[in-house]
Amino acid sequence: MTLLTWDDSDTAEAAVLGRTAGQAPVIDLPAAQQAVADLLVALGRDPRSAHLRDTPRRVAGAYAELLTPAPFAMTTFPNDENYDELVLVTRIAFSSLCEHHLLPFSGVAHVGYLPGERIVGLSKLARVVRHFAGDMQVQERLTVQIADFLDESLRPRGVGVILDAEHLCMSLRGVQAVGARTVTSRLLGTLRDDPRSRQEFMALTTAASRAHGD
Ligand SMILES: Nc1nc2c(ncn2[C@@H]2O[C@H](COP(=O)(O)OP(=O)(O)OP(=O)(O)O)[C@@H](O)[C@H]2O)c(=O)[nH]1
Ligand SMILES: [Zn+2]
Repeated sequence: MTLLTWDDSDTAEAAVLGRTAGQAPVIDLPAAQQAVADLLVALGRDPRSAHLRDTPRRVAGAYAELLTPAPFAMTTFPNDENYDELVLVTRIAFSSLCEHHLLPFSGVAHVGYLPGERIVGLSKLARVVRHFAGDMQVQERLTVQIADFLDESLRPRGVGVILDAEHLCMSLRGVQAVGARTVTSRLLGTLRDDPRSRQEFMALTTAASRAHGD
């Protein structure tokens, strides 16, 4: 479904993360609009009324937008200074769609890595989060996809990803656990295996969360 490409050569500076027409889920906008109109009817509403006339178009368009992340280049640079400590971007805001109820779950991501031969443009860490969030997801898969993509494209010594999110399907409806947060993580390489690195990553992400009352 998602195309992940990068150039492994020493001179590579950018890898493109996007979706090809052949692999992306096909979004049939007219069919989606009709389905929303049918849903309105099934919910006892009149989609021809002045208030709801444009709702099928809007809803179909909104889903298409939420499920079509923009491609971007995964720009990397040589790590000429051999920077070997943690690079960590905390509190990257994201929203995704829970695949069970098609309701949003949203929160923050903490993404870090221990550089190897290359470092990555910092904004790209947030773009990777946004990219994989632009799909129907469960939080566990989203966490793994972000970490594994960084591991494969950057070949760092370690990767750490923590997602902390609220699921509207759990707070607005159903169990109505308002304010409940779901925390998922994936640690790879040295960040998983070396206790000092792991503890530093956990301490810094916890501090970032506490500072903002997450
Ligand atoms: N593991 C996981 N579960 C999720 C995620 N998002 C939503 N869910 C859960 O998916 C489950 C779907 O369970 P079902 O029993 O089929 O659905 P339901 O009858 O609407 O369940 P309730 O939400 O308990 O009312 C629920 O427990 C949701 O909380 C996610 O990202 N990861
Ligand atoms: Zn859900």
